[in-house]
Amino acid sequence: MAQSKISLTRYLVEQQRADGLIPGQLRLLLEVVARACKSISQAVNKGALGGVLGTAESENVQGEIQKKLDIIANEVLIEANEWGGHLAAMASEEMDSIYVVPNRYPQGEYLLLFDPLDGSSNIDVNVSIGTIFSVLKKPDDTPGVQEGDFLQAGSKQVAAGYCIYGPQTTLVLTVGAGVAMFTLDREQGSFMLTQEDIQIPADTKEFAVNMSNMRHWDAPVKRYIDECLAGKEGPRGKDFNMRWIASMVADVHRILMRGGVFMYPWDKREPEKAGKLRLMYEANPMSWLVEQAGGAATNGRQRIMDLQPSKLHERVAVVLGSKNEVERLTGYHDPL
Ligand SMILES: O=P(O)(O)OC[C@H]1O[C@](O)(COP(=O)(O)O)[C@@H](O)[C@@H]1O
Ligand SMILES: [Mg+2]
Ligand SMILES: [Mg+2]
Repeated sequence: MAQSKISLTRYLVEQQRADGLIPGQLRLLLEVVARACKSISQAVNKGALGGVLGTAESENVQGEIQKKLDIIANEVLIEANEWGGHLAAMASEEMDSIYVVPNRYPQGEYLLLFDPLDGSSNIDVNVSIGTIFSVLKKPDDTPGVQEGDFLQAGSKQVAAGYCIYGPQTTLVLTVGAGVAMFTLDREQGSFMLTQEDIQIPADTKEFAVNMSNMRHWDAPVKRYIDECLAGKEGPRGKDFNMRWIASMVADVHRILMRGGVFMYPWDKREPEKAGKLRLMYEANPMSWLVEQAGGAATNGRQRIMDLQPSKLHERVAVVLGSKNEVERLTGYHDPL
């Protein structure tokens, strides 16, 4: 655990200087995202006092009823980022199509994708929620910005992270050189480095899945969970614990802190959908963080970050976390 007082700004400047890992524009972009998260954190903290709880009278492109905080968080991220000069466009769970930076502002070379508020069903019950983000570089061969510019595999990300609004507000980030964690010091108003080089243990005795969907799962997922549930007497020879927070951000944060395997597999409820979670602004950034921490992330058959997206709001099955468990469950599926 890092004890020295290193702010996110200093950390990013050092990363930029050390080996040119972060170009200046990307550093500024990440600072703006962090500032936006700070302001979302304040709104979350006010809760009922700030009038931010409850449902808005609208649906997003995925047909989900939006919460007031989904909309507030989306607006905060757009307003904070649109004028800074580092972005060409943004995409969000809460917007049907991409948001191109208006031409009254300087244009940058990056594309920012986000799930402004992850775990919306937990907002009104005071359980941890978060913001997930992913940064890509705009391909330079095309004039202007099109949705197609966003359709890049997760392996092309140049930065990814999340901010969790829980008992502490914590920002977790990768730029491709390990995973670092920053905790918001509310008195100073700054994110301070609290852990570097986070590592997920390769083995675990904890899984996270919504068990109420068990009857809808495919055979390999059912087999894996049945074997975990069989405990010491079963083929795994050990007892497993289960956690399901229903905020991906909080479940992944736990896995980064102490290991575990998280899954939201394909199921028979809506067979035409590959899964529930969204590839570009949920699965890809979380997969990169997990891989950077020594874990693995697949859709049951393929590495998530190798998948070529075909649309902005594409869904995907997700298995991520402790490497040996992800490999075991992936191995239970027939290869493609
Ligand atoms: O309610 P379920 O089906 O268990 O789904 C929970 C999952 O849905 C999500 O809430 C989806 O995120 P949003 O709140 O951003 O739509 C994940 O964070 C979480 O893992
Ligand atoms: Mg989400
Ligand atoms: Mg969301």
